[in-house]
Amino acid sequence: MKLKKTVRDVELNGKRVFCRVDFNVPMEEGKVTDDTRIRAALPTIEYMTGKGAKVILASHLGRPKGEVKEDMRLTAAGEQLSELLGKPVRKLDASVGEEVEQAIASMKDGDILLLENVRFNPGEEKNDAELAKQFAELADVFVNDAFGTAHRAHASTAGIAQYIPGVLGFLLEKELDVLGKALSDPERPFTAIIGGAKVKDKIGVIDNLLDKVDNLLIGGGLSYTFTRAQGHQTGDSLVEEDKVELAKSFIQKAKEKDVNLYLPTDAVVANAFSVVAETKIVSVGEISEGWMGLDIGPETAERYKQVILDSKFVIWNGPMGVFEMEPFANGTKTVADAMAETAAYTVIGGGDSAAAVEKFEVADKMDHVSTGGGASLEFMEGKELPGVAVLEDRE
Ligand SMILES: Nc1ncnc2c1ncn2[C@@H]1O[C@H](COP(=O)(O)OP(=O)(O)O)[C@@H](O)[C@H]1O
Ligand SMILES: O=C(OP(=O)(O)O)[C@H](O)COP(=O)(O)O
Repeated sequence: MKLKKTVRDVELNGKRVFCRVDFNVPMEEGKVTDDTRIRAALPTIEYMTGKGAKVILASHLGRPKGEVKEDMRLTAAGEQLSELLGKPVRKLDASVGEEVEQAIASMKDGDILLLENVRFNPGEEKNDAELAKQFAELADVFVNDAFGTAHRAHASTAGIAQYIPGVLGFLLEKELDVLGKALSDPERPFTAIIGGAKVKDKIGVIDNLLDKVDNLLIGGGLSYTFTRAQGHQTGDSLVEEDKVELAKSFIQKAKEKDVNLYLPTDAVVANAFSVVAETKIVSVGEISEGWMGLDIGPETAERYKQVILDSKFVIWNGPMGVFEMEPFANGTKTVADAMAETAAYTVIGGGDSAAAVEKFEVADKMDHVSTGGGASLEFMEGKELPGVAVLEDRE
């Protein structure tokens, strides 16, 4: 892969910089519950303001699908940023248009402005050329520091670089460096743990992982598509019906490749997606109608713990259950504690997984907490991420 220019390589004094960050942070009742991703963007922001740039920050939050969603505004993220920086950050209610142009025209060198959620624009996820051009017209330089979104070819992550020069921010540079080094020759046994709820996004990555790892542990919402592939019923659990065949093929591929594929053998099930739901522990073959699996069971958690302790390199993406709710947190906590205890080199990827290790107070015991989940998985596949590919090459 070619080396890319960074924010160090461009003139910033007096320049307007469109800086794509990933402030897609976990939120509850309008408050940021984990600010890891905001803190991770600070070095680039502070460097640019220190050099006299006018810093225009852009991010998405959630998946509003091209519409304005009140609960997906970036207002709280902006307030959190302002507090962390100890200086004001002006937050706008749009990301393109007259209000934005006027606000930028009145910026002074060293000022910071945060645009509204870019995914409120229907063109963002389509990488619409018109929207990309509108973003580009706001600035002189594009700095991409959104590692968590670098696997998306969207208007604010990739399209914009067609019109103004794009360079790496420090966070993106560091993520590529650390993950690249760690993955170039991982010590073995090499274990990947995949969970979470973005089943459609993550299931494809498993194909590639099966060519690389010694052990693959599956948990979280993702696991029930596999449970179905094993021929079991799954009640009301999260299942991607059209991926069941794919999951079957992965079970087969793991056998052929001699990869130890670990699937849950028991689950914590609930009669509602609620902290006050009735719960019980059942074997995976016994999830009946009216019940949904919301965590791996204790037997599965113990098995996964042993594999982690016996590994030399572990990458973990996606919680084992709905860890935000106490009754379904045990699986994720057991895995987090095992990750803290193991002598293996440990990498955590993903917004919610990073939030989980923070919650269980083991983040500082990990070798690398990546701000990207899907992005780190796609990077592991050896693909050049679209948000990186568009940036200027070093001479
Ligand atoms: N069994 C499950 N059913 C529904 N949601 C789940 C289940 N297990 C985990 N989750 C949810 O998955 C979310 C995280 O998924 P994802 O975004 O894929 O992870 P990450 O952000 O770490 O990449 C968490 O909010 C968690 O509550
Ligand atoms: O949270 C993110 O990804 P992750 O859950 O894989 O870490 C990124 O902000 C990307 O979000 P997206 O998966 O809606 O494009």
